[in-house]
Amino acid sequence: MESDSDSDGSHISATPPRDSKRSPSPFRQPSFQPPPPPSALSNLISSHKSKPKHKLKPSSCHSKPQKPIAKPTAKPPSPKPSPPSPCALIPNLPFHICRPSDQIASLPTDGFVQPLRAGYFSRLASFSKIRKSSLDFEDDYPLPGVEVKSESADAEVTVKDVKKKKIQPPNLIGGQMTLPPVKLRKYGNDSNFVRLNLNFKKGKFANKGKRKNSYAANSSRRSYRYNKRKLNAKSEGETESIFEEDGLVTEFTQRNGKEELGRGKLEDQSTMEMVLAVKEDPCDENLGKLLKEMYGYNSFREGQLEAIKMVLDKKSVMLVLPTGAGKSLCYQMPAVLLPGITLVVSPLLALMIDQLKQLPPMISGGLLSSSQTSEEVAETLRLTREGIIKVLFVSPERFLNEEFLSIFSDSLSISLLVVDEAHCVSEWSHNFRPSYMRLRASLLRARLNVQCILAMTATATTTTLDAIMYSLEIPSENFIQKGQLRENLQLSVSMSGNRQSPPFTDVQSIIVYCKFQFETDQVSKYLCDNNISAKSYHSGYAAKDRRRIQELFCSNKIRVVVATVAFGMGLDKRDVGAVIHYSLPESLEEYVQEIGRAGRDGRLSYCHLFFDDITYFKLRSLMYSDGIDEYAINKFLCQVFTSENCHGICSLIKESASRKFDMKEEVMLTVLTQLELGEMQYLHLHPPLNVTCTLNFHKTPPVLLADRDIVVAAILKKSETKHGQYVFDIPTIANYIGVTSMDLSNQLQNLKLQGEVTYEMKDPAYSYTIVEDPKDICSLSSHLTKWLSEIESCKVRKLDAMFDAAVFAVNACEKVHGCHGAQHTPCLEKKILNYFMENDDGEVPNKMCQSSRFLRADIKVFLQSNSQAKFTPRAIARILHGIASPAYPSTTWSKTHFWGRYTEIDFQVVMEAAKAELMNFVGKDAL
Ligand SMILES: Nc1ncnc2c1ncn2[C@@H]1O[C@H](COP(=O)(O)OP(=O)(O)OP(=O)(O)O)[C@@H](O)[C@H]1O
Repeated sequence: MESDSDSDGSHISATPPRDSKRSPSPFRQPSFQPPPPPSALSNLISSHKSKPKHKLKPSSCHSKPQKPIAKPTAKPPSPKPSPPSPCALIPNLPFHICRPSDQIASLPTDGFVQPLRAGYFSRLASFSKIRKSSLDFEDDYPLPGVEVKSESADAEVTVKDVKKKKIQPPNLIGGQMTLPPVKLRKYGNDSNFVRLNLNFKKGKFANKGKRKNSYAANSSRRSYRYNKRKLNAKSEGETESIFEEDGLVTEFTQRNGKEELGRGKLEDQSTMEMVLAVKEDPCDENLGKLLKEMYGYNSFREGQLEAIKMVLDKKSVMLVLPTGAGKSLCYQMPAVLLPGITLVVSPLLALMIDQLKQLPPMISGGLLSSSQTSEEVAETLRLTREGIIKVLFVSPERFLNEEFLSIFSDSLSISLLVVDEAHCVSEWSHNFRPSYMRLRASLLRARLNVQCILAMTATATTTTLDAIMYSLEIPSENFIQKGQLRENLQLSVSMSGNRQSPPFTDVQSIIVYCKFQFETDQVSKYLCDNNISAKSYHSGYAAKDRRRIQELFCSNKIRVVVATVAFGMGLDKRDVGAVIHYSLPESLEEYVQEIGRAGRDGRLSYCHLFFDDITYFKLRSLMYSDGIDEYAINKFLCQVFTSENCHGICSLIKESASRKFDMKEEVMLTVLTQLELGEMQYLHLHPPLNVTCTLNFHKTPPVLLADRDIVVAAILKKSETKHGQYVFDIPTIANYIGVTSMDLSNQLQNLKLQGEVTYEMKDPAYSYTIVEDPKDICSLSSHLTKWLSEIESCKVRKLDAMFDAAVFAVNACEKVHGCHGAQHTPCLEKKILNYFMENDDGEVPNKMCQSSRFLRADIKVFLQSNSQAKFTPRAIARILHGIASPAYPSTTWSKTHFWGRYTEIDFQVVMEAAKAELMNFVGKDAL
């Protein structure tokens, strides 16, 4: 299948050879913008003169020791010379972030924060103006201005003004401009004894003292049962993080059962009384009192009270609130008031952990994850069954697990099912998760008797919302939406290399989002080399390392996290002052989610977006990496429905099937899930399993053992022997003796415990039973292909809409919307709101070239020089777009001269050209 790409005939191609670093296009226009060099960021994020308390590992950060944070002075420091850029493309970039005093002095007298929008930003003006007008506006942000007596005096006035006028200063760190901490209720005792022990550090909790994690602060008074096996295996110093790559250790307190829970609650008499009062009369006043009692907050935020009341009224709700607007509270409060458990479905383990940490002390919570050991899962299920866990976090995949589903009954009912990040339900969202299809209301009702669903998201278009509400059967009158953007975010955009951006102020905590993992490493190294404490973060790191980086960031031990999209969901660090997009996000939804990490404390925060054509083309190519041809789907379906093991449990080994059908594993799962949950149920998916078992007998001779054990008898009959080992596949044996794969695994485990056998499992596979054979595989293939291709087009349109918004901000908005310099808050906001309001099936302008006169000739040469390999038009288009696929891996194909050569031409156009050339090459009949 694969060819030796070293002899791909590059030397006779129609276009000149590529530059080793960048693929020049025969039609590349001079206006194309390259991605920003890391130097853009060091200009943006000027070095603090601070020494990070935490010593960074030299491997990922080469920063020199830094000096302590300098107190702001009225005098601006003299500008530092720009650090040398490792990439000479653009010597300097847009703006720099300086300390507040620098900002004050470096701001142009008209202030770069111009009146940007009615209400909020429109009232922003220079500090002097605010002072002259005696802070007329209740909700103004004071903007440091030019009338500065001394730094501390100025800061003092600001804080006083803030206190007096209940206004919040911009998100500036380095001066004394932080708000006084919110006074929070202290909990004398902790009834919430079912706890996840997070960040356990030599008997103390890292976040001790923080209200949010007050259970952790109280933890030293509690008795914890630790996972002895894990802790014993570690030295003391190694126990600081209990998050393991392959096993999250869930720690619960040792108090036993309901008796204790009751006692805990009764000790907090006033809370109990308040809960009873709300149960009796859930009026606004009572709910407000409970809010104060539970959280210390004086009032509900927009949308919260409405949502809580509906939920208490057993009405399913679709809740759309901006990031950081307080959606979690809308299920937390009902959880203490409703009789049964609150089940929260979350897409990511990291998100679950963060949400669990954020539960108020009076709510006992737990989570189930595939990375837990079976003992941990059993313990959590026990605590749930006993009613000790009140809020349980699970992933949507958990709904495949029969054991989990079976714990819910009349005596253990689910009062509320929360679908967090509900956009994942819809294939038209930016983040479709096939397993979320399992959350269809009819299924939830039938299997779990769920009566009330709360679906929450911050980012969904009208089309996506319709799909969610349809799927979860949420009536249109139960739709609550309060904006999709917070008002304290100042948005700016510049093309990479454009130096017109305004100066940024000095911001302590910054997230830089990159698209690719290697970029995060490059950028963070560059920042470290320039004395800016930074760490990269991406899914390539082990879970415990990722958790550690997040902790360092949250405790301000590092200033910048340079991350891929993997970072930030559920992150509730309130004082992130800036989010910088080093490269273009894939959709406006992703952009809004990511900028939503900034300014969660309500203070003015900055979001700058760099964009460039090359990244856009690259991302656009990647949008086509999941696509699949009808004939490949057809072949796949044939295998699914006509495999040898079709009567009973069937399995499909992920890796080999992926290569065989040139389909990514996620795409196979999407198709299988659709076959289960689509209009017609063709199959029933089981949890994935390792399908191939290699077994050794140790004690009793196998033949004797077979006499008293039917599993062993079946193994002897149905397995191959290789070097004295018995190799078999689990479904074959399970089907043969008529048990489930799970039963068989348990039986093998028993034999192992008795010392009779040892075994190894390999080959992860999808596992399913067939419910109904499709009558017409061809029409089913055609239907599925159309569905997948619509999903693909939707993703492409989303990227185009993101790019279009950025281009518009830079090129067209100035006169129309009055944006200023690189500040684009009003026009971007308008673009975003329109995007979320409209159906996302319209045409979106794009920057793709229509074709190239070299294209057909190049494909011809490519085919001639790889005549020994088999191609489909899609496979050729992928190679020309530089996209790897299971059957055409980049390790082999990126060596070809044609790899990624035509990213600027629409993928479909390249595919059509490839089809035409293939027909010429192999003859029409062969296609
Ligand atoms: N009524 C309120 N008054 C003051 N602060 C609140 C209120 N409600 C919630 N908060 C705080 O707002 C912060 C953000 O809340 P939360 O994490 O629930 O946001 P979210 O909407 O789920 O955000 P995201 O979508 O980004 O996850 C939390 O620190 C929370 O304690």
